Amino acid sequence: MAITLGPNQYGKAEVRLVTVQREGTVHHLKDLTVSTSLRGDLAATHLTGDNADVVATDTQKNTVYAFAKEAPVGEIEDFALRLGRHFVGSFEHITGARILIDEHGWNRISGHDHAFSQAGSEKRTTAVTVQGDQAWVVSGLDDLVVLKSTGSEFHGFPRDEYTTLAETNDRILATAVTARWRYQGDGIDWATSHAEVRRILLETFADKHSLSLQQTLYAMGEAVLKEREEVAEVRLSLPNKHHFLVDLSPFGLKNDNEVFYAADRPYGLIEGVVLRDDAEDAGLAWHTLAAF
Ligand SMILES: O=c1[nH]c(=O)c2[nH]c(=O)[nH]c2[nH]1
Repeated sequence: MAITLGPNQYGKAEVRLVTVQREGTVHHLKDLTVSTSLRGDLAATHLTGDNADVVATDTQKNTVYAFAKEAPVGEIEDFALRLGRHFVGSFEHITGARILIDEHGWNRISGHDHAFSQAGSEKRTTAVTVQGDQAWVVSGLDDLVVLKSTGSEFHGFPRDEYTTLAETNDRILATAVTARWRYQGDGIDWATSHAEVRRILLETFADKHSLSLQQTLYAMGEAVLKEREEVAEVRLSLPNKHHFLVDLSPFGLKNDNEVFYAADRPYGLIEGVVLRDDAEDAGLAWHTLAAF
């Protein structure tokens, strides 16, 4: 029996980085969580403990902070590309890098130069994979919580001896959107693209009369691909944040779709990929070592 080392990567996870950029008295804040993973010819350290080719994860962390000082962080996609290309370009045995960045939003407190309030749970994300001189960018957002109080139905599903769910022509539809979209082409304006994709996701969720969350998922992805040619593929994960009608009949009251119980679990989880048939090849864009 032969035993061999399989795919591996290593790096520093969740480096917390906050930068303050000063423009006179007006400050600009960036709040990022950066994770670096390096790949390459790393058999020696695994097999013998020879660390000659191991760029320490501590060095990776320091590089994140030093890069944030040496030039403005800018858009997270650009920062991730800079970091990834640096590691691959600087160390002979490092042939690939995967840089994940989450951006936590802060809103300026109205009229204040240097005071902010946290925007909420939503995060802007990017995952950049560099391999040799190639690079792939997958951006997205996490935890964009949305709800519509009508314009959603769910009926026509099979009924068996275990089915209790009532059919409905008018329900609350709520979800926390996790979206990932894969970019294709060059010269992408990351900030504009992100803002536009987010706008399209929100508008489609609001406008599309929904017969299922699955139908809404497809419509959201389709709308992004129709309007944004720089996007090759959209992946969505939509937890169905159920709002159940409360039975008020024990109190002699009728519930005219007004009083709901917002359940937090279990929840339906609707996930899917929407893609163009002429999209550029995905390459290593989605490539993770999701072993655990
Ligand atoms: O939009 C929905 N899709 C489902 O698959 C489902 N299943 C369920 O119980 N409620 C819903 N709603």
